[in-house]
Amino acid sequence: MTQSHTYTPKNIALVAHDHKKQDLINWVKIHRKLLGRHQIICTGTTGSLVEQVLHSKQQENSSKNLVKLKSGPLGGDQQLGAYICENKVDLLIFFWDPMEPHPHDVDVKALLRIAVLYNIPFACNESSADFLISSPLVESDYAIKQMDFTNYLSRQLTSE
Ligand SMILES: O=C(CO)COP(=O)(O)O
Repeated sequence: MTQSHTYTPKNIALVAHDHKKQDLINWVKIHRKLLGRHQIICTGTTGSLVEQVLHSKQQENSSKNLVKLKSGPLGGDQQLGAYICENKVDLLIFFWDPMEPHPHDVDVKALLRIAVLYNIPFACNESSADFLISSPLVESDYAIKQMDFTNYLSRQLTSE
């Protein structure tokens, strides 16, 4: 039986660096029932792993809503940042690896900056992700307060 809900399902972004992927997969297994009720957006490789958990045969009732972007180092973090700018992300869970340098570290930094700028709730480790996902706000309608960019957009620029 499909569960009825009175809220709009959230767009939940899930991302993990290679050494953190197993941790994320374990976390997704714990929360798969809830995650199955939402739209999931992932960077490429993370998405293929998450898909195996959320859309396995035992999870036939789960929604098939999973978007896979490009792999992180190939632009996936930037694509996700663009999704945030377009208000297509409600929650970001990003298990990033603090012990390894990555060729796309600047992209990771940019993604996290955009998440802050657009006031997106995000978690970068497992306990924060537990706190975030257990919030009753995940399954209620919650309007993310947007920052007012009016002053910035109407700033005076001098031109010669
Ligand atoms: O590198 C990543 C995030 O910065 C994750 O990308 P993948 O999910 O494609 O491995």
